[in-house]
Amino acid sequence: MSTLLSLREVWIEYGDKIVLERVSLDIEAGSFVSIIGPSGAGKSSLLRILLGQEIPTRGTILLDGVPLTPECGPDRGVVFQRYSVFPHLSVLRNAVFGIECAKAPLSARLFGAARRAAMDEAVEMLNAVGLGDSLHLYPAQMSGGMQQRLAIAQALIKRPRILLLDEPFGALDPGIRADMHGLITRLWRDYALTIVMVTHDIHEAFTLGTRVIALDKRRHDPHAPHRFGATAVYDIPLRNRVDPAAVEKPGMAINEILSSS
Ligand SMILES: Nc1ncnc2c1ncn2[C@@H]1O[C@H](COP(=O)(O)OP(=O)(O)OP(=O)(O)O)[C@@H](O)[C@H]1O
Repeated sequence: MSTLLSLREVWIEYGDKIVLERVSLDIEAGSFVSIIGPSGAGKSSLLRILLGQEIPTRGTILLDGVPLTPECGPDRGVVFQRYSVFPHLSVLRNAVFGIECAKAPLSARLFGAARRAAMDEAVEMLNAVGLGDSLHLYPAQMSGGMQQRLAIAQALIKRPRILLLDEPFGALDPGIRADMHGLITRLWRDYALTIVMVTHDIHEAFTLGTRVIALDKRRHDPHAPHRFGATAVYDIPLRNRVDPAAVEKPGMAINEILSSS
């Protein structure tokens, strides 16, 4: 596999608060990287710089060996924990809107054959996430899991190579979460995606990921908690990835997971 994203000595600082320090990582094309770490370790900040929403204070991020552009390009899609769908648009219109924004950035409207092609594309993607029977529902009429399926469809409709997931299943019930694990695994394979997912759920991290990276501080100054930032303290490649549908042991202890990976 080839390196798709490279982080070189990346630092993120907000004022005098150092959030991340010296993060150097190579992320291979086609990998599924789970990012774990304590609250405040900088996991979401890391995703924001990969998305291009923020630029690192120091260091470089390369995409295909070229410095990342400081805006969110079509090669990257993102799904957040809270549903980011438009409440006043139907499922189909939500998905079509994503294509319209990509293809007609000024007016966000397509007409004629271009609109029909966008509709076909949207229906195909909505079928892929299991919303083919819900095209005309509005978000308020859907469950949390369905709304997250729509958010995933919106992110994938621009056919990104990289999908960034920020606790995408954190607000869902365990049963729905298991369904979503199956869905994201299938989409990762079918669309040849590279996925970077932040999660607080260690079981999810090890079940879905081909690699788990733990962010935490190596150094602490009790008198100045923001003096040192977090970095990648563990970087665990997982050769034997588990089929999410086959996993029935939520809440496994980390040492059990580590010894079984
Ligand atoms: N724009 C900002 N300005 C100042 N501080 C910020 C900003 N964004 C994030 N921070 C701080 O950076 C630190 C890391 O935040 P971040 O959200 O990346 O952590 P996290 O690991 O994702 O946390 P959680 O697991 O609780 O979501 C926190 O202390 C947060 O308050």
